[in-house]
Amino acid sequence: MKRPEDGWLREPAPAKLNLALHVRRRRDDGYHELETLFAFLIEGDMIAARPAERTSLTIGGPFSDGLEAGDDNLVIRAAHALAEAADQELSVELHLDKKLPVASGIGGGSADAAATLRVLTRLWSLDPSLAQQVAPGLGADVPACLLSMTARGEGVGERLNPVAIEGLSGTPVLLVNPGVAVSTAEVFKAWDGQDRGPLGTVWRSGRNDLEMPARALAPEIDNVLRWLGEREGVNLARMSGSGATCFAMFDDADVRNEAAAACPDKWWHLASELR
Ligand SMILES: C[C@@](CO)(OP(=O)(O)O)[C@H](O)COP(=O)(O)OP(=O)(O)OC[C@H]1O[C@@H](n2ccc(N)nc2=O)[C@H](O)[C@@H]1O
Ligand SMILES: Nc1ncnc2c1ncn2[C@@H]1O[C@H](COP(=O)(O)OP(=O)(O)O)[C@@H](O)[C@H]1O
Repeated sequence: MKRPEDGWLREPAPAKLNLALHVRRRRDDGYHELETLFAFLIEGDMIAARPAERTSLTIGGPFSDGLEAGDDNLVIRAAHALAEAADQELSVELHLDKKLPVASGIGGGSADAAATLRVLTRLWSLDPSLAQQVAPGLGADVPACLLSMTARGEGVGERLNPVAIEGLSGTPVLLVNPGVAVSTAEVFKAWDGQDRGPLGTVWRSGRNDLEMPARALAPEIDNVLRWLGEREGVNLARMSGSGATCFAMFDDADVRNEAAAACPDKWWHLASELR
């Protein structure tokens, strides 16, 4: 395989959005059955990999602070899981450029794990089915992130059906996070157990059932959703995943840029578009 001059293979880790997320029921194993529409942004983290004698990880970028590069990091876990599934002694030097806030409902860790699986499938010349095999064990969102295409997800998100929705790709979006990390497990625990119905085929008229419990844990989410909903040109404002990141969709990128420019400094924001 021909490698770039500097020896690093690079792989984007696109941020994930749940355009709608319906929680249906709590299973006996504690996980919750979902119906969701996954979509991805053109922006995200970036993984780089090059051959090495032992597996290691370094982390840079605006959200690297406080994120450990040890064996618990999803990037290292993905590398170990893939080497084990291949039943070979494989190692790699990895670098993560962390541009997405941690534990924020846009799947940063899951996207990093999935990008690691993709880049190592190339670097180690493996059968791509090995990555699909290990993905669910790394997190409920990792199979969707491995695909990184608009898809309906059922089960805990591992039953995936890619869907082509006209006009979605290229949609201008603004992401806003109030700077509070919310734990996915805590948000599911705070869900009230009410099944509010299936997602159906029209995702716009759907909901994010985790908004209510997430807002109870992090009330600043209310302010973010209200602020986004009041911007000119917004056609939808909703929370993603278990929060606290919220997104607004616009028809026009210039109007989206005006909203981005007005975002309060105390909040993180990202102006982007759907892949
Ligand atoms: C809610 C979603 C929606 O896409 O997104 P995020 O908020 O994480 O971005 C995902 O289902 C999250 O997936 P992921 O972040 O991979 O979750 P995991 O690490 O597998 O699970 C963390 C914990 O959340 C709870 N959990 C997670 C998924 C699920 N369907 N039911 C649950 O009850 C479980 O307590 C689990 O131990
Ligand atoms: N590479 C990684 N990036 C982000 N978080 C990671 C990573 N590896 C492990 N984690 C852990 O996974 C948890 C979930 O992170 P993340 O995927 O960013 O959240 P979410 O699933 O809510 O979008 C965090 O609490 C963090 O400690």
